Amino acid sequence: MQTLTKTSTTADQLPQVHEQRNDGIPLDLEWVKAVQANTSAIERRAATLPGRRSVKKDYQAAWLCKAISVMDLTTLSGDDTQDRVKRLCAKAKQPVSPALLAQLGMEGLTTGAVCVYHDMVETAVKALDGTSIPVAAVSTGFPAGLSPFHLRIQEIRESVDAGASEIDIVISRRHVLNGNWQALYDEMAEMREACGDAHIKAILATGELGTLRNVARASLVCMMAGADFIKTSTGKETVNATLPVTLTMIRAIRAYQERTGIKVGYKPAGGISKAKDALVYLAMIKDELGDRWLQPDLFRFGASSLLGDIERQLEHHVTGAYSAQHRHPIG
Ligand SMILES: O=C[C@H](O)COP(=O)(O)O
Repeated sequence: MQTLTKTSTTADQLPQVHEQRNDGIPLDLEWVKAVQANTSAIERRAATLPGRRSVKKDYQAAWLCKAISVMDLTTLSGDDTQDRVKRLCAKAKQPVSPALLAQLGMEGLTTGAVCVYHDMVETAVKALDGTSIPVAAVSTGFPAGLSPFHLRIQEIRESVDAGASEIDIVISRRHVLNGNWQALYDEMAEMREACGDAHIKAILATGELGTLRNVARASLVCMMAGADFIKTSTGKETVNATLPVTLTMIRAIRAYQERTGIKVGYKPAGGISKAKDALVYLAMIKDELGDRWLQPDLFRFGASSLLGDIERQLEHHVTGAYSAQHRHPIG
């Protein structure tokens, strides 16, 4: 695996690039059925990744700032309130204390987006007014995605009308488990259409798909149907983002790009709460897909508690001391 050295995330150089959207391609069942996943090889490779030193110490702070810049700062709880969402948005605008950012030369750093339930979209949009931080909504009956289909489509439309510019949808796991790729493709294509100009992230809920081969095939079908991003998990499954799943999904992204020329984004989400894990993910993306995928239009972390740990590590980098966890209540 590569060692992370320099990264281009600096306050005045925050990336503004935007990839052309994935308009999708017709469902190619031959291709889907030909996709395999060598589970033991993938697991063996994934197991070697965390043990390696993925980032040189001198560059660690810069890479942690990069992780913040590609983070969908998330709250997805049944007890979410407008006040909690406003505090989350304040944190997205100022993820780390101004003094610390000044010392790191990272003034102006923000998170990549804020991610909330549909009901909280309006509050988040208002709270982020005047910034370029997008609001992502988990729509389509998140997290199970088992509400009537027309209501899931309606929820997407309402989230977009409320100001969400990114929609995280959940797929119907049963279509994957039944091998009904046509149904998955049709569902995904219809959801993308309902998004209009809003970008769509397809949550596969990989912990419920049974096999890595299913993960690879579902990734491909969602890309064929026009997903702008494929995302691992809702954060509510028993097993959420893992390194083997990540390898499987990013290799599907690479295969799709090689065959069609189209770049699709990747969002690992669920259970990523440690700065050192974030660095492993970034190194893996750099290794398998290259630097272009380290920009917020092609990579996001979905995380509700990762920011707190990154903040602590940055503080340690600057002051040599760790602050208490309770000093980082949100994120
Ligand atoms: O989409 C984001 C996930 O729900 C966040 O999961 P987490 O709370 O385990 O970080």
